[in-house]
Amino acid sequence: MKVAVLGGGAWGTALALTSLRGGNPTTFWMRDADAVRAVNERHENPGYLPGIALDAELTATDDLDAALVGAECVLAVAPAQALREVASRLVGRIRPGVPVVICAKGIERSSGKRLSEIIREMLPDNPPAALSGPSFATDVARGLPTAVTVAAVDAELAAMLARLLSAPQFRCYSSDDLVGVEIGGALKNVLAIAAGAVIGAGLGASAQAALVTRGFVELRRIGASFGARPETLMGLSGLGDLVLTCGSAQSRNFAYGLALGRGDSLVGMKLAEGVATAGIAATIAAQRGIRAPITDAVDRMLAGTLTIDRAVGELLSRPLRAEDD
Ligand SMILES: NC(=O)c1ccc[n+]([C@@H]2O[C@H](COP(=O)([O-])OP(=O)(O)OC[C@H]3O[C@@H](n4cnc5c(N)ncnc54)[C@H](O)[C@@H]3O)[C@@H](O)[C@H]2O)c1
Ligand SMILES: O=P(O)(O)OC[C@H](O)CO
Repeated sequence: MKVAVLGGGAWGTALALTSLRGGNPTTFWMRDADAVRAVNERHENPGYLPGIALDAELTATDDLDAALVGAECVLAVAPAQALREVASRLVGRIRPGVPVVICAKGIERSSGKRLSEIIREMLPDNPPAALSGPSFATDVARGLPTAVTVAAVDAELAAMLARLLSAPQFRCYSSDDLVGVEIGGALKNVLAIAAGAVIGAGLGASAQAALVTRGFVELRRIGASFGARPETLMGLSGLGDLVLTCGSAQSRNFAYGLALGRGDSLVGMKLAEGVATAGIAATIAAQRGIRAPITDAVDRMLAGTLTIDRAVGELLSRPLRAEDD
């Protein structure tokens, strides 16, 4: 099956490579003509994957129509807040029935919508799916092994997409819990910022572990309110990705938190999706009466209305309660 990968950043590049390595004819669309030339002529994407030599078979185009010719599966790999714009470009261009696999992780800030809701709204004839799990683009582009989950409401579609997108070093499990896979991926980014801030502020590894564990409780509570299944949140797209991003400065969200905790400048930092998702996640939790103090603290720290010292003070002085309450 022919796969079209839309989005020329780190993750789009890595997924275009895995699709090719999995044996699929693959087109790769990016909007930046200079980056297209760099991929096609020098086999690199210097803006997003500097220093990584790309497979010579990978070619890119900035012509969306050309990328979509014959496409039987589309991977949408722009940032979460840009998904609506990318979907709008597909209206009238993508063939009905072609699945759109969302590879971004986030919740739309302006509407509180899940990304699959945006696809359903903009492209009602194209079934949405989501690919999520522990996967740093640099690792995947280098051919290091990992496993992710591919979800769609239709279990058969999810299984077909998991077979299609698997490659020798890229193992895709399937799931019919689309909501669970989306929410796990979106919320882990907010918690990764919190984990980075804890380390940046010098609070130590014990605090980091306690925060990530209690953050996971919040992720499960918020996930449950969306109808996510607990076992999905315990899987690759929830716990798996949380472990990865809350424990490594290779994560851009963790690195953002690290800088926040250290009091460093945040100007010019790479994309950290949790920055856009924290506020809307905190709002959703508050609207639904869900206790989510870590998510709320991240939101206020990002807004500049709470210092990390005060956040720690607030979290530690909350009323004591049973752990499973
Ligand atoms: N990088 C990773 O390791 C990784 C892994 C898994 C998932 N993701 C997710 O994938 C998504 C994209 O991340 P990334 O790492 O590729 O980001 P990136 O910052 O490396 O690249 C973003 C790309 O999107 C393009 N873009 C931005 N707005 C656009 C628009 N309106 N239309 C078309 N293209 C647009 C940019 O030009 C750039 O090429 C994020 O949601 C991220 O959470 C990233
Ligand atoms: O670098 P981050 O924090 O965007 O994380 C990338 C992926 O989501 C890891 O699975």
